[in-house]
Amino acid sequence: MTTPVTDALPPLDEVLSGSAVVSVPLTTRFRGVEHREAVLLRGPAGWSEFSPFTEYGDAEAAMWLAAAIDFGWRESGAAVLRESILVNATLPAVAPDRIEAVLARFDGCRTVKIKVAERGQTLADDVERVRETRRLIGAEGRIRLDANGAWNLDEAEHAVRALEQFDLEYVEQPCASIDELAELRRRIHRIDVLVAADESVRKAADPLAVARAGAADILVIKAAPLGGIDRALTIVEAAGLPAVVSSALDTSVGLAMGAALAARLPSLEFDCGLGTGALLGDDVAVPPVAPVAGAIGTGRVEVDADALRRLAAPDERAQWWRARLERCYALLMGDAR
Ligand SMILES: O=C(O)CCC(=O)c1ccccc1C(=O)O
Ligand SMILES: [Mg+2]
Repeated sequence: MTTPVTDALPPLDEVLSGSAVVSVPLTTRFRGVEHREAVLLRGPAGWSEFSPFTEYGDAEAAMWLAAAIDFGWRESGAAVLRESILVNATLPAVAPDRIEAVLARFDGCRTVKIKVAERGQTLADDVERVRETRRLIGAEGRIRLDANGAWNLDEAEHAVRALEQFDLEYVEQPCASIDELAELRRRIHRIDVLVAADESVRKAADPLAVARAGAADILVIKAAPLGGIDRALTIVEAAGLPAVVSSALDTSVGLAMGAALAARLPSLEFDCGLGTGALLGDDVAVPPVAPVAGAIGTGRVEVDADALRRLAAPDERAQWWRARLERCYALLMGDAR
């Protein structure tokens, strides 16, 4: 599959002019970090965001740059089909006594995605977290789980059997590999729990392999790692599976890219993981992209100059991000040749 935009990259100095590196505090520790760093880019189509996780190598991060340039420098040709997107609350692997306070940040969300299989915790911790969430949201609420591939096959089967009593919408990336996901689906097909693939889409050399292998019921789709909105739309269409658009814990600018993708999906059956603005302790846009009555809008956002000053990353981090962006840009230029 080819990467769009590489045949028409804007010059590097244009990409960097007007850019800002920010460090946004999180209210709740997530993926082991307390601040989310991002480069905001100002393109002719609007604000965009480049924020691959810091541990990613340049080849993987280059896809995020392709997506960022795509969103900032051109408008998707696909039709906008909806003006607001229902989103889920995202619950980090917190202790039961903190769940209520985290969920209170997600105004009106009827669906909760619960992080499970956290390193250093046990299945008993997951059971208590899911039990308390179900108690708080009541029978009408929807619960999905995300294990980020941390269970092996037997652990996943055991965990799904222990947790299905709480009525699960689906379990996201229960195991790391496509083969394990396929085998888990066979093992649990009698209990009505669906399997969603996330890392098996966004970190795979071939994002369609998981669908082809029949290893998932649902695809979790993130615009940035998949190289942008149009490429993500192509992947969903080719996969022929229901899709859930999700964030990478982006700022409001990255969330707006996710919302722009969700707005263009021909079919959207599940609430999207784009409510994570509620986990940020501050944001770059006024108003921020955060759930109101369980939904977010799908338009572009304006970045606030005061917020850019307030959230400016330390010099050394800003230099690190600009150097990384330049290396990724060089990779994309190489691809185009
Ligand atoms: O889908 C959501 O509810 C929010 C996004 C999310 O969980 C996430 C955020 C950052 C990195 C990885 C993930 C993930 O889905 O695994
Ligand atoms: Mg996930």
